[in-house]
Amino acid sequence: MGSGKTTVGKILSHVLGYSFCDSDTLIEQEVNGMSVAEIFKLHGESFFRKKETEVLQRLSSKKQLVVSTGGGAVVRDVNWDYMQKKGIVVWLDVPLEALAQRIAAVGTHSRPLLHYEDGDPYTKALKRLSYLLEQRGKNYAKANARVSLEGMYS
Ligand SMILES: Nc1ncnc2c1ncn2[C@@H]1O[C@H](COP(=O)(O)OP(=O)(O)O)[C@@H](O)[C@H]1O
Ligand SMILES: O=C(O)C1=C[C@@H](OP(=O)(O)O)[C@@H](O)[C@H](O)C1
Repeated sequence: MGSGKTTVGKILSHVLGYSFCDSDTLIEQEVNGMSVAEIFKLHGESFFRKKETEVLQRLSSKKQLVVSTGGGAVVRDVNWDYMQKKGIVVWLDVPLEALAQRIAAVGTHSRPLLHYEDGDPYTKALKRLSYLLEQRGKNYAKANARVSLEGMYS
């Protein structure tokens, strides 16, 4: 969340002359234009994950496409089959403090997994992102390439 997948993905697609898509946006379109936050609230996370897998499956047959996935796409093994079928998976590994700063600047409203903690947006984001990284670190490490921004935010 907030690592720059959408921002960097759009630039990359432009440089490569590829199309770009954001899997969260496709999910929202499929669920009658509901936002990710509304989908989580109304249908729950497992419904969202099922839709995410369906979208990644559909995208897996496409060529010349840069996909910005949601940060949780790494948790389901089957998603890796789809993401790596024709694609190269790049992990944007940004220090948690920088992620929390970026998210705090725009607020946590659109990111439902950050609604659990108490405190100001920076503290909420930092706490939850630390927990998620502990849970997901091994999954992110399966990426074909890692771009680390360590040391760029001190
Ligand atoms: N390299 C960067 N340096 C500073 N801010 C960035 C960078 N990349 C993205 N951002 C900012 O961080 C926020 C989240 O970026 P976004 O591309 O939406 O991330 P993601 O798609 O991974 O959630 C946005 O406000 C964006 O402008
Ligand atoms: O990390 C996650 O589990 C999620 C990240 C979000 O996407 P971004 O990484 O684009 O914020 C979005 O898919 C959803 O809120 C769940």
